[in-house]
Amino acid sequence: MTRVKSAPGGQRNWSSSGSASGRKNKERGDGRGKGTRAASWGNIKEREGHKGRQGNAGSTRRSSEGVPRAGVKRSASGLDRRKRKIDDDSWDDDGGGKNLSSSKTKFTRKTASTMNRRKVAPVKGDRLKSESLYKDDSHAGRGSRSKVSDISRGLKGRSALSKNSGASNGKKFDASTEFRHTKMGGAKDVALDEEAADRKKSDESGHITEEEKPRPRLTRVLDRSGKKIKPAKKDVVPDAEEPAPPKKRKRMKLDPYDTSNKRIEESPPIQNVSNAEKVLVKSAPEETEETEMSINAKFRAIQPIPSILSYVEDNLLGRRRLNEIKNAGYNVKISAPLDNVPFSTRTERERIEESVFRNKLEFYAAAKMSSSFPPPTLPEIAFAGVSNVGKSSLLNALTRQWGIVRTSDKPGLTQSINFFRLASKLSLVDLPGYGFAYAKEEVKESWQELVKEYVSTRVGLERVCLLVHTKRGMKPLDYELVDLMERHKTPYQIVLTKTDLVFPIDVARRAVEIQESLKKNKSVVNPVMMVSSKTGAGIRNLRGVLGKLARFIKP
Ligand SMILES: Nc1nc2c(ncn2[C@@H]2O[C@H](COP(=O)(O)OP(=O)(O)OP(=O)(O)O)[C@@H](O)[C@H]2O)c(=O)[nH]1
Ligand SMILES: [Mg+2]
Repeated sequence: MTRVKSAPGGQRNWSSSGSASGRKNKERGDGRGKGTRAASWGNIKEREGHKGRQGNAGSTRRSSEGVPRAGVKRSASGLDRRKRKIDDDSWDDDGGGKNLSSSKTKFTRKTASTMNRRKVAPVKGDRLKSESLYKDDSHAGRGSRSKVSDISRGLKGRSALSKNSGASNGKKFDASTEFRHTKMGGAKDVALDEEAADRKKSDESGHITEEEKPRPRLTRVLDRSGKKIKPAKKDVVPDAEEPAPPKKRKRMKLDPYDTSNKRIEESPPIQNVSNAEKVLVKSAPEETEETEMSINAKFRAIQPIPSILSYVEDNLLGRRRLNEIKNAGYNVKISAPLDNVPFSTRTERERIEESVFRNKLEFYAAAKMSSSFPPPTLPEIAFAGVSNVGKSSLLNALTRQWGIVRTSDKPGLTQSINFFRLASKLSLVDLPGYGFAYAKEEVKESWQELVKEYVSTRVGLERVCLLVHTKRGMKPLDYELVDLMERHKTPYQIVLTKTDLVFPIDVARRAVEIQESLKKNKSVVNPVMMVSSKTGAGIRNLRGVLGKLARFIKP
């Protein structure tokens, strides 16, 4: 019965705080219990008073070491079991929950139960025997604290103190543990048997065993420690290798024109069929690249004619720095600054021709089919070319009337033939583009057909300005249109656009290249014109060329 009673008491102790311990003593209504509690509080006071010297654990330890034998004797010679238990309580309350690690708590708990059982032993010799067992037990890492409580019975206040105080208390406790270790022998098996028996009894009685009760506490301690450990995840798996940080891939900058590139040679050897297939798949686009490279290499091999090169330089065609344009005397603050000539060396006739483009640009007709074409009353100049080449922009640049003709960076904006007039002198026709555009295939084909019909049948068509992107050159569809115009003897002139996107030398190269490719054509009008609607380079010259087509004499 005594054992059964001691178990719940132990439970309460383990799960309770210091105040709970006090409550338990009250319940007992035991004078001794009260006295012990008073001593315990007194010890707390003492602890508070000793806060400053908590670090002096060593000396405290020694003083307690001097006592044990006497303490043991006293304990063995009949100290009340309950008093002993209270001593244990004073250990357990704080030490278990606050200062001790989970393992220590467990040890203490087990010892308490074991000790209580032992205390019941009626024979004196037995008691001594049981004490030696504790020693062994504690040596095995079990029941050590209850041993200490026996030993330090005379110093139980200090035992409580060592448990209740802060960080240094932990130190003290450790020291006492050391002390136990020196005393203990090896009756571990006996203690274990007793524990097992005890556990069985508790299970049978349907009570929560002493070992089961503290589990939440253990978990809590673990949780708390878990929180602390949380950031250092590698502590959980100390042996696991740290994942290597992702290596930064070194990106090689390849010159697309450098045919001597050895990367292909450095590719890994073919190991199996699937790999070979992969290599083959990879090599396919490289071949295409190589073809393109050879086209570019061919282009770079073009030697520009000096006259064209000097024309490019004089008109500041090609990509230029703002300072260069500034130093040449142009006002860079206005749009298309190169079209705003600071001084004029033109003749009177040239100025009159150019002045045609000073007239107001008026939209007067749009056609999506040949039957919708307006009557040919004015000389017409049409602007043809692939989508997005800059046809509509050029119209605006020539007239310096920005916004009359709609433009967009999205290919396929102009979808019908739009007719504009400059007074009664000239008609400018904006054609829909061909090639890539954001439109359905059949729609694009219809545009192309319309353009073909216009350039081949339109009466009064004085010239078709075939606009070519300076960077990209002429496309097959351009050549197709050229052939058509050749067949119908429609005069056409090549106009290189967006010259500001390439180097001056490449502007000259492109002009030479196209001139060469069309030199056998009869309807082509030379020279190749070069413009930039953005910077205004070459616009004035184009005006001069096209202005000659205007009607100056009233019909
Ligand atoms: N850098 C530069 N951009 C230009 C030049 N001319 C036109 N652009 C731009 O090129 C884009 C297309 O211009 P558009 O005039 O609409 O071309 P488009 O040939 O009429 O196009 P579609 O009507 O779709 O056939 C626009 O974003 C223009 O701003 C130029 O000389 N230099
Ligand atoms: Mg357009």
